[in-house]
Amino acid sequence: MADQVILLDFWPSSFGMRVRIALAEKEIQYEYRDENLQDKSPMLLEMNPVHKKIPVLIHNGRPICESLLIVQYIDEVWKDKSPLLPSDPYQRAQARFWADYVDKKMYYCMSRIWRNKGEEQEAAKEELIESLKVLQGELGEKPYFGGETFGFVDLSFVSFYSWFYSTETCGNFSIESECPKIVAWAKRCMERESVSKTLPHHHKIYEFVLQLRKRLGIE
Ligand SMILES: N[C@@H](CCC(=O)N[C@@H](CSO)C(=O)NCC(=O)O)C(=O)O
Repeated sequence: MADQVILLDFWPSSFGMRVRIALAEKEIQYEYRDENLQDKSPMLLEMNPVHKKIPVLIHNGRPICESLLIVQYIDEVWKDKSPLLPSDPYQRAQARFWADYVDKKMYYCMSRIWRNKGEEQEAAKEELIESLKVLQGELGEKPYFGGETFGFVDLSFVSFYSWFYSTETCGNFSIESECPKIVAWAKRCMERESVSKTLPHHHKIYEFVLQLRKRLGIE
């Protein structure tokens, strides 16, 4: 019997984009369901009762939650194409470390930039730039975080590239000026169809952010 794969997601979510990129890298057919997070579907509440968040991958009726765990599940189940994690245990641990670092920093800093103004925004901006410089240092002269090939850390981080424009515009700064190698790396990742067909245009994300700021009363 063919696998039944359903993805509960939300189109601007960087966490959801990670899973979409992984599914595209593995050329897995799946049903995409976009959630209204202001009115969550019974299926989302049933499949992720603990966090009630997207993304959730439902594979033959069984839910897997948390984007980085979903991506690792996909890599372990569909082994025959485009390995995402390294095979060496130590290299796997390093890849998980950097994906976790992205998880701890990107959304937390970026959301504080477009949700705030003044000192709070400035503090978030400084922390984001510092984090991007740490990641740029890790990347070094390599084409990808794992070396010569696109992999788990690249996939975990590049989904936030679609939010760079909104972050820079709300925060009135240039990520490229601060971290040119990170932007060059992101553009390199965008040359892959799995990434370019997944990441929404940055102007579409910006329109979403403007609506969010309006809803939050931030002008
Ligand atoms: N650690 C998780 C984060 C998912 C998340 O925040 N999902 C958000 C949408 S994207 O910002 C979400 O589902 N929010 C709904 C809510 O908080 O009620 C992961 O990596 O999958």
